[in-house]
Amino acid sequence: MNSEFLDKHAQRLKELVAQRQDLADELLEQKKVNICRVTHITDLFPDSKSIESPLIKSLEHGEHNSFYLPEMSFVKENTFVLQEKFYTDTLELESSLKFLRAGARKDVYFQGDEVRAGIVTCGGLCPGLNVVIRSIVTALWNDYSVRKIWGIKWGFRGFYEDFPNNWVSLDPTKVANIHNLGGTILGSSRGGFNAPAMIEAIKKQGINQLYIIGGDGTHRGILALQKALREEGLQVSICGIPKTIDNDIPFIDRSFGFQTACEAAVKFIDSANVESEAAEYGVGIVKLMGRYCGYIAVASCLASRDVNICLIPEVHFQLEGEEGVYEAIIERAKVKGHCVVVVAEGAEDGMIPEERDKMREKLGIAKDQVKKDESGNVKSVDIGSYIKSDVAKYAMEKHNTKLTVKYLDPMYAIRTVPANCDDTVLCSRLGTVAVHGILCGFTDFSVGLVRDEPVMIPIDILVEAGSKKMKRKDYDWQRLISSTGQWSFLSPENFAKVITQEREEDKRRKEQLLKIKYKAQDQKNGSAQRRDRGHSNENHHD
Ligand SMILES: Nc1ncnc2c1ncn2[C@@H]1O[C@H](COP(=O)(O)OP(=O)(O)O)[C@@H](O)[C@H]1O
Ligand SMILES: O=P(O)(O)OC[C@H]1O[C@](O)(COP(=O)(O)O)[C@@H](O)[C@@H]1O
Ligand SMILES: [Mg+2]
Repeated sequence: MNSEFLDKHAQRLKELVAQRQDLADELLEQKKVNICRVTHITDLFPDSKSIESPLIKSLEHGEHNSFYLPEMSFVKENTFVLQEKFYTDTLELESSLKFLRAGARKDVYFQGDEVRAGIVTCGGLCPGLNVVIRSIVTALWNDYSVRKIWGIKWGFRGFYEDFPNNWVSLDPTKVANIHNLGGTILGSSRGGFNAPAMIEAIKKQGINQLYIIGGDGTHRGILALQKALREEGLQVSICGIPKTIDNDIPFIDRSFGFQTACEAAVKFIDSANVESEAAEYGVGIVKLMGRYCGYIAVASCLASRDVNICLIPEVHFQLEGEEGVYEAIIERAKVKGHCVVVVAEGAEDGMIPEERDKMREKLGIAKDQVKKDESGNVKSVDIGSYIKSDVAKYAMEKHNTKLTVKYLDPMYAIRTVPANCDDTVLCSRLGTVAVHGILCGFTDFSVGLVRDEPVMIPIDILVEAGSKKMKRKDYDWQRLISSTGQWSFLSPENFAKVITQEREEDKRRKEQLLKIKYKAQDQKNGSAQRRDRGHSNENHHD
């Protein structure tokens, strides 16, 4: 290539960059940018004073050699990450939510010796919980010289039950080897949320920073606790670290532990495949977690490539009849000799109403009976074991065919394993940016990766958005049906009915998200975010 061409090209690139900058400045100026503003300690307590980050000091004085933080590693002020991956015009750019980039800042709002930090894990288990705990402890201790760190045992109830025995002191030596363990060294629980009792314990322990690791339920709890703390005027900064193997947390790329859980699930699908291949008219059915959504089921099927039928709560299906799942199982078993089925735990929600009622009647469960756990989550009917016996009966009655059906319910086995490499890296990143966010004065936010960048998402926005659900038109579902070759499992009449229902649900969710966008737009334009004074946004420390 000649140099004239390169010069021209470079010039054009410069112009484009300048145009983009002008556009961004203009949008910021017009406050049209749907910025998800994160509350700052100075919004709540205007007299709060900042100090220089100890990460700068350690660099300048060479005091600490366990980390090295060059100038450009701090996050530049007003750096946002777009939620939408693509946009075609400025309107789309405007309407995309923008999340504040997470990471170390130069201004810090806590002296290490003033900090009293609490860490708690809530809800169901998830691979990587111990890695998150470990990285919060090490970031607090090593980066910010925090020495008072408590782990609160058994979830929300541990704040106040058997007080103060459930508060255990943590330091780097205590967490040094926990990253290789499944579960959580702090234990977890459902239910037990009691804001007044928790606040009493927080006051007694003098806690001013809380790191709460949990899923959708936990985040609703964090929001309630946050409101109660603000009403009392207590200066306690709170951060959530989203956890769930179900991967239904909105906005973020994926929740930690999800990938590990799918990896574990694939091993059970392999077993089902082997069992089904080794029997005449063999059928292997695997039930995977996901009481409200099918992300684990779909991702595991996509990774396995051996699955022929996948059933999830969000995409409707019928079991019986010419177009139904049972005919597909029998046809496949007859033509190819075997069939592998993956069914998400909550797939009852995807059944057409008549078949759902029929199943409940057969299982002796009342039509409207809903069992709930201590947190208020629905306990699913065991649809996997129902299909196991029902399909065998159906095949015999309708086709005089004897299927050999093997049913695997790995349930807890997929979430109790230690985090894999990717999840371990993700967990340590999330734990570290949570600490940077809180130490740099932000509060009432949760951390996650958006477009592979760590961001801070306001808790209220996360809670209002509700849980993420898969849609028929989603890329992953489309990939799944092309990989399994499954058809819609609906008669034309049922298809017409459920499509309307699914579209209405889609519309409702879009409206909900639109409300959030307006809410973000209504917020004042990022005054707290302007307090950051990092200089460059490259290679920031997380
Ligand atoms: N609306 C709510 N308000 C306060 N606390 C809640 C709320 N919903 C759930 N919680 C609490 O959050 C914790 C975890 O919730 P749960 O649904 O079990 O798990 P997850 O956070 O993983 O979804 C439980 O202790 C539960 O009582
Ligand atoms: O039996 P438990 O402990 O209540 O957990 C079962 C549930 O946990 C989940 O993994 C989700 O739990 P979380 O929301 O706590 O992550 C569901 O998919 C599953 O139904
Ligand atoms: Mg949950």
